[in-house]
Amino acid sequence: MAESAADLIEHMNLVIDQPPSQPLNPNGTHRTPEELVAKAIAPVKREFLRPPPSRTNQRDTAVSDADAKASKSSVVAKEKKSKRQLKRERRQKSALHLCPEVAKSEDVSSCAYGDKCRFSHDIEAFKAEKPADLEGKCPFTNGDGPCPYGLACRFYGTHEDGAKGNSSNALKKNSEINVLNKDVQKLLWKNKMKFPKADAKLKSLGLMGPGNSRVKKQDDGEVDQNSVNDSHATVASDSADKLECSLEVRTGENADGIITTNEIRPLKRVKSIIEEKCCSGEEANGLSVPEKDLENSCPETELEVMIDDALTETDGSLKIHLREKKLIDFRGKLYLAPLTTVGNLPFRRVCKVLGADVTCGEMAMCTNLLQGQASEWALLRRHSSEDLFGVQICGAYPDTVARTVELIDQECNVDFIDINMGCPIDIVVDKGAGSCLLTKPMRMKRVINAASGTVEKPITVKVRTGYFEGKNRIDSLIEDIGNWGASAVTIHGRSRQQRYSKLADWDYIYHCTRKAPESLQVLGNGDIFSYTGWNKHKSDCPELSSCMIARGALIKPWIFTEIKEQRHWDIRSGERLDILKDYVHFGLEHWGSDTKGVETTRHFLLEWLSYTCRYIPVGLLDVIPQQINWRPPSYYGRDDLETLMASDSAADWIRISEMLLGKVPDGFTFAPKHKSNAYDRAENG
Ligand SMILES: Cc1cc2nc3c(=O)[nH]c(=O)nc-3n(C[C@H](O)[C@H](O)[C@H](O)COP(=O)(O)O)c2cc1C
Repeated sequence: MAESAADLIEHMNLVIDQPPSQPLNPNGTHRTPEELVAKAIAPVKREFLRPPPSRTNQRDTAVSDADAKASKSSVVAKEKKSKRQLKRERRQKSALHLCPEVAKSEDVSSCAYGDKCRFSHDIEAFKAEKPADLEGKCPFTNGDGPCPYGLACRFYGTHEDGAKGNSSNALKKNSEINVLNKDVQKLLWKNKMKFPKADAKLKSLGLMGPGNSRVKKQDDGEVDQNSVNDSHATVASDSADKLECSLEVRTGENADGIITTNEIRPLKRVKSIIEEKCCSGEEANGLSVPEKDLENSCPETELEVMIDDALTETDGSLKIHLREKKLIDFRGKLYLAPLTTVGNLPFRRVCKVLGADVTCGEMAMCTNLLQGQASEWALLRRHSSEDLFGVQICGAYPDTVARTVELIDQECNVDFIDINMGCPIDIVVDKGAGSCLLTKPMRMKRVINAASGTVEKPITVKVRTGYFEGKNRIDSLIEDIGNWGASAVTIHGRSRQQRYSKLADWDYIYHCTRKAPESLQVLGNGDIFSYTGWNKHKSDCPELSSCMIARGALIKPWIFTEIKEQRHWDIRSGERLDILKDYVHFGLEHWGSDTKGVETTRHFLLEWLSYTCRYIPVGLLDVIPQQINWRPPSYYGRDDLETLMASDSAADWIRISEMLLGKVPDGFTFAPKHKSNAYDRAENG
């Protein structure tokens, strides 16, 4: 397809963060592996070490080679296009924008819109301009029917003669479920959806009643901007590349989320106003607040501390309800953590192949789901191989969360619904969701009560140890979390304030686990990177149901195989490339085999490669297993591909992507979202 690894190696870009060198001891001797480990430097065998490369500052943003040559400055992040600009571009009829119906059937008359279609119907012009096919086979060739992308498929040459699609197989991704029904979406758009179960539950909990709406509805449908109380930065795989603000029109509600009216929907016009604000960058001033203010906005108030005493009271109906809950057994199961952006469906398929038992969708915001946003609903998709699958939602108030779980229960096929109460992202916390709930136990109780009382499906929650560093909270809440109706809780052993700055506090996780009631399954989470790490937690605290693995799976998805087979796998670069090939295949199936699908697959592959480069092959280490917090020195692999895979330069990740998906388009740029190499960055959990 593209250049070989050996060709590529010559052009390898050099890492920008100066990797730690392995300097000599003051007496001139080399540091021992133990001394390196003590300093959290990976003890790479001396024969593989290479001199630290000179900096070219290309890690955080890389541009394609062609572009780099054309432009004097090698690292220029292109300005993001506004939504309106993108829409306008989409509308322009270019020969390359062939109508999907026509592409599928290769028959101009197949499009019901005829001349009014916003896409081109000129098959010959499309053929003349279409870029050359990519190497490899169409991902749909072994499927049930013809390729749904037809002429637009970048592997068109491998289609069987005469195998043309038609509208009946329009979306033939039949191995994926949880696609939002169009009628339901329209009801959500029009705010006409009914939530009988959620509303009944909210009523029975005294969280809903007649009263005054805080929302001042104006004649033209505008709402008081003060009532806008939710927004979020979407960085998820199916809605990536946009800072999307959603709003939730709160109804009359007291500080703990008691609703006084059931009028909740946002109005479209207001939404678009807010979105424009976001796109124009105003959101930076208006919606997100500096961290200092944020912490003031989420204080552990005296009132709430007093309220803590009342938390243990549980009503009888809840206990009956808990007995009726469907059970899910996490014991000993390998759980791939929810991972925004990178934990997309193709990645989860890769992990399933490599041994993951439980998978979970990327975090979806309740307000966006309730508004019927297609990009948010895409986060709930499930592949047929995901046999124990949950979705993760994030919301601030009992009504929003209860209605969302009712909707998901009705429209999707999932085994459990997880509520993210650990998300540290400012824009989420600022709106009272995610880890902000850790400072508001009364609201936490109501959210869990309302959600678990609305559906029979197990409700699980994911938390951090607490909000502030040094003020762990979960041990005082763990009993209640079970009584409130959660079937399981995952504890990420860090506080919100701490982010990833220190290792996870497993002693605290064990302490909480031992305090949990029997009915509540507890899963530990943090820094697991080998089968021995997994074994240790299981044997140190047999009361743990299981553990969840996040970055360990991103950096080496074969960790699931290692745990199942109880070995350190000295995987070779060729085998790693095969895993990437699988991902690309799954990506093309999921995002499409046309040019758009290929480039979306590339984008998410690159996001993932920003993690995989942190893997240090077993055979190169003096001490095994690698620990997640070790900083690697600069080193050579055992072959060119292994060396390339160790590079933390985005330009080198682009080269790997070109080995799998062909040349990047002109003007291509890439900057990783999560900047995984910064070892202390915040992520969603
Ligand atoms: C890229 C990335 C995305 C994440 N997205 C989510 C998410 O959507 N929901 C969530 O609960 N946690 C999310 N997390 C947090 C992880 O699930 C996990 O709690 C955390 O990384 C600690 O586990 P680890 O030490 O095994 O990585 C994310 C973490 C990373 C690195």
